[in-house]
Amino acid sequence: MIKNLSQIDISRKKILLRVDFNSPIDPQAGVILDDKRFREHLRTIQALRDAICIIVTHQSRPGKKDFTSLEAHASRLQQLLGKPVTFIDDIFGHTAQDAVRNAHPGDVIMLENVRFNAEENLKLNGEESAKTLLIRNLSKMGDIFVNDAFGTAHRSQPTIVGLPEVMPSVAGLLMEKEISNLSRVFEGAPRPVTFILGGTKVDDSIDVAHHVLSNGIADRVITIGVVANIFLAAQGITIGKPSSDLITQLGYDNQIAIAKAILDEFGEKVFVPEAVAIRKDGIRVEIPVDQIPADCPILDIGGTGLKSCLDIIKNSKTVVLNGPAGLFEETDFALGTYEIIKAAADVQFSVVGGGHTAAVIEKMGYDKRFTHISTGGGACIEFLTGKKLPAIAALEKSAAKFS
Ligand SMILES: Nc1ncnc2c1ncn2[C@@H]1O[C@H](COP(=O)(O)OP(=O)(O)O)[C@@H](O)[C@H]1O
Ligand SMILES: O=C(OP(=O)(O)O)[C@H](O)COP(=O)(O)O
Repeated sequence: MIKNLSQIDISRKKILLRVDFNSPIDPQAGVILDDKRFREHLRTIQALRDAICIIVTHQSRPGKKDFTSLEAHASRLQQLLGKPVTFIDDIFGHTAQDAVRNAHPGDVIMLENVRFNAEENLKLNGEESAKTLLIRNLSKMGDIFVNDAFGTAHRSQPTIVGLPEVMPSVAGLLMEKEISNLSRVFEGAPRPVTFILGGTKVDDSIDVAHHVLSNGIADRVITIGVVANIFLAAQGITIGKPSSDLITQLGYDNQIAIAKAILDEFGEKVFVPEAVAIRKDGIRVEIPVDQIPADCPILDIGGTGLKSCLDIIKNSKTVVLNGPAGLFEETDFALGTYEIIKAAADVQFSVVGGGHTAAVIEKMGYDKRFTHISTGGGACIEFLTGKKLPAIAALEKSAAKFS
């Protein structure tokens, strides 16, 4: 069992708070383009108002264009929180240590991008992480570790698994909410339960499909997006060269045989569209799947395929939606994604994962109509495959160790 904030006394303590503020940004202008993750972490930061709150977080990864300092993140947080947030351009050196030493309860400090420290980018287990300079120094700066970074919960990296190894640690309010809503999908969700798997992360989606069908968690799995193209290919349908090339380019050729095995085992429980929308002579054309031309890309679910898919969703009491139905960035191919979102929003218990899917829902103004929109992309989908996430395992171990 992991511990939560209500089980510890945080008053006047120094709290190391790991959040995931990794967000779409314009690195040149230093502008954060989407602050959903900031808004989702606010409750935890506010709950720490009687403590010294030392925020540890990251932006992007080494080598990427948006791997930047966190100055803009600190000012966005300050704006949303309505109180000062002190940005420290240091992680555990003298400047950071002095800032913490001079802080008072109620103060919020944000340390520099923790991935600027090379050790944070290593994949290490808890014991190995505990030996890093990063964890040995960072852990001395706080009394308690609070992990609220659900979006990074699938990474076995030092701040995620090393801090709980050496410090009494609890889950923050967002981490707790994510775990509780996503766990409900596995146990106690109203039936029928339908998983709608789309987008481009084919290997993860296929893992999820297998897990939820073989454990009786889902009654139906609907495939859309590139995931559907894999299942169409697995049915022996000619999906055309552009869509086959995309599968090869993404490195998913080997997934076709795995999809075939799932179809053989679970048959009708797996919904594969019977019609798609392709781009032909520059425009959207809807077509049955046995008539896909060799030179046109499949870019959305279409016609009768969409109708059958919406019928299944309307008859469900739980839906889990992860990944869009097509190239929604182009108006011509956004129909399937938009219609599926509208239908899913009316289902009694509705859970969404995936950054693109969440962003479309927010843009449509539908976010309040879903039960839970996860802040995790990779973390959410990995949770749904039934694996124990490293962050959760580390919090459990810490709870047992420091009880
Ligand atoms: N049939 C398709 N062909 C090409 N791209 C697609 C198709 N279906 C979906 N996509 C693309 O998938 C991307 C999102 O996939 P993914 O990253 O897996 O979603 P999420 O972030 O919601 O998990 C979008 O950019 C969308 O254009
Ligand atoms: O945004 C994140 O993951 P996501 O893009 O899968 O949601 C997390 O911050 C983890 O980042 P990473 O995939 O660079 O380890």
